[in-house]
Amino acid sequence: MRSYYKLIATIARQQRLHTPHLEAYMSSPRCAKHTIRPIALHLLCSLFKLICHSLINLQKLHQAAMPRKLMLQMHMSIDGYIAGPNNELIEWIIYNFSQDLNDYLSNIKFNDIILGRKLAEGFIPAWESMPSGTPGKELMVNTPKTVFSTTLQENPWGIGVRLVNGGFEDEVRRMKAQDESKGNVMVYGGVQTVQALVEKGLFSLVEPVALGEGKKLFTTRTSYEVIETKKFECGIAVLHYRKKV
Ligand SMILES: NC(=O)C1=CN([C@@H]2O[C@H](COP(=O)(O)OP(=O)(O)OC[C@H]3O[C@@H](n4cnc5c(N)ncnc54)[C@H](OP(=O)(O)O)[C@@H]3O)[C@@H](O)[C@H]2O)C=CC1
Ligand SMILES: Nc1nc(O)c(N)c(N[C@@H]2O[C@H](COP(=O)(O)O)[C@@H](O)[C@H]2O)n1
Repeated sequence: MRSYYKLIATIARQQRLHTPHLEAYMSSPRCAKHTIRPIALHLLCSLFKLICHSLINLQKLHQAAMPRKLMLQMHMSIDGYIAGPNNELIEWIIYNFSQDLNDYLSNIKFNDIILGRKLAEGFIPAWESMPSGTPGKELMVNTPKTVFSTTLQENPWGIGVRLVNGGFEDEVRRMKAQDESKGNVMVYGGVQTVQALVEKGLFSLVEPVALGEGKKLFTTRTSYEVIETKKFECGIAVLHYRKKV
């Protein structure tokens, strides 16, 4: 039994646990009698301390390793398209955002933007040239951007834009693994970049579900207007559309 005490005392020393009662008991004459109750009590006491210590360490580890979220914001047609067959976008997107939508968007918090090279070529100069006061301009221009490319050798955009030439998956994983205090990472596109991120499983998409293949509800171009949107506790969002006349 004495060896149990020794073991506990050693672990306690390694864990820097303060166990004066254990040490005092070990050198007392009672200890030599090998009584079971005090032994069990001390064993329990020390185990309890060890568990507490481990929980505290685990909590610290968890806090330090909380990753950043990789977010995706794109316009999607109700039949699931994010671009027309010839890359059409502005032709079908509603761009005159109402104040409530601008307010909603400005409440989405992120500290880095990821762009594919092709989108970046339009996105960066377009937002920079917008008149000051345009909703979203400050955010789009001032948020640091990471552009992925395998062809560009030099960064044509300068300060605030980081060109990453290769190592796509590793770099996104590295950004995600940084502490959440660095803020979330927003992806705006384009198609190839987002498809690569989805393929590598870098978005933690839980719901809604992406099927990847299946049957389409809509097979011809039709315009609808939204009548109502409602999100329910179970995670289902109802989008109520009406065919435009
Ligand atoms: N629905 C929406 O909200 C939006 C839709 N879009 C649509 O997206 C389209 C533009 O996107 P797309 O043409 O696909 O181009 P992207 O913007 O995705 O850029 C593609 C380029 O990014 C680089 N790239 C992408 N994936 C990787 C990777 N895994 N590793 C390294 N580099 C990579 C490559 O650059 P390189 O060639 O230099 O190697 C590639 O050619 C347009 O049709 C537009 O309409 C765009 C934005 C928003
Ligand atoms: N966060 C935010 N605030 C605004 O005021 C906005 N107008 C937007 N727009 C969204 O940003 C993405 C890129 O815009 P472009 O496609 O370059 O116009 C897109 O998802 C817009 O909806 N965002």
